[in-house]
Amino acid sequence: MNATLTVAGATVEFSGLRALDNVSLSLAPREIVGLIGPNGSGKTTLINAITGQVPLASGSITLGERTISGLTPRQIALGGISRSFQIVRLFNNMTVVENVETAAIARGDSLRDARRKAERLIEELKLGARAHDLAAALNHGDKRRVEIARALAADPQFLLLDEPAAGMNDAETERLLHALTILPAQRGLGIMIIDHDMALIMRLCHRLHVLASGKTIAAGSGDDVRRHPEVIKAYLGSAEAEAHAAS
Ligand SMILES: Nc1ncnc2c1ncn2[C@@H]1O[C@H](COP(=O)(O)OP(=O)(O)OP(=O)(O)O)[C@@H](O)[C@H]1O
Repeated sequence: MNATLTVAGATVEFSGLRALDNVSLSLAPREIVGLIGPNGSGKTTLINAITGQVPLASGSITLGERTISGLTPRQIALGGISRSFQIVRLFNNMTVVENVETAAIARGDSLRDARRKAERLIEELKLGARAHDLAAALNHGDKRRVEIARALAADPQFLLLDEPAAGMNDAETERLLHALTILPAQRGLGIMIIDHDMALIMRLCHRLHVLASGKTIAAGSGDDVRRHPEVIKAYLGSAEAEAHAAS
């Protein structure tokens, strides 16, 4: 399938606070889009809105011709959108293979198919040596990759990653970068990624979308966005931005 994920004029409010304000963006199959912005700018809220965890006050989200805003998180997940969370969520007392297998079973795979799929994903994400270790025994980088394997077990068309490199050392980030780089072509997958590691974002993403105070302030290539005055201002504060512009 070659549907595009489209967010049109999405607005989310939390008791009067406008966490997302009329945000529009699209994500095509095989595309990697970086969602960046200062703390509290609405990035996680946008992922939560796409996956049905928070409702829209206005706007719409569509996957191809199908409107998905208003559906339950489970319906949206079964419809082809998987996510990871800022805090790793694994079953610590299960092995790596069991963690991935349960995600496939939750999607509706038979036990046999789920085991096969889990073994394949674990190999793809270079976790083969840890397949039968308990999740609790893994290092942080491996845990993050198991989480991505779990998200992929649902056979998504789109994968939304919330700070997958948080807390990783350089070697772990490099392995993550390698794993994510090959997924779009291999699986026809579109990826949206939030991360504060700008080096990772710049190397990985085809396009960037920048939020500040819930609004889109810039969108485009890494180079375009990096030079955008609003982006410099949002990240550095206005006084530093003026000094930066003058230098
Ligand atoms: N469930 C909620 N209830 C009330 N306010 C919320 C809720 N979720 C988010 N917010 C508020 O909405 C705003 C946007 O938060 P969000 O977590 O989307 O930002 P973010 O860009 O992902 O931040 P960070 O980079 O720190 O993770 C913040 O002011 C936050 O406090």
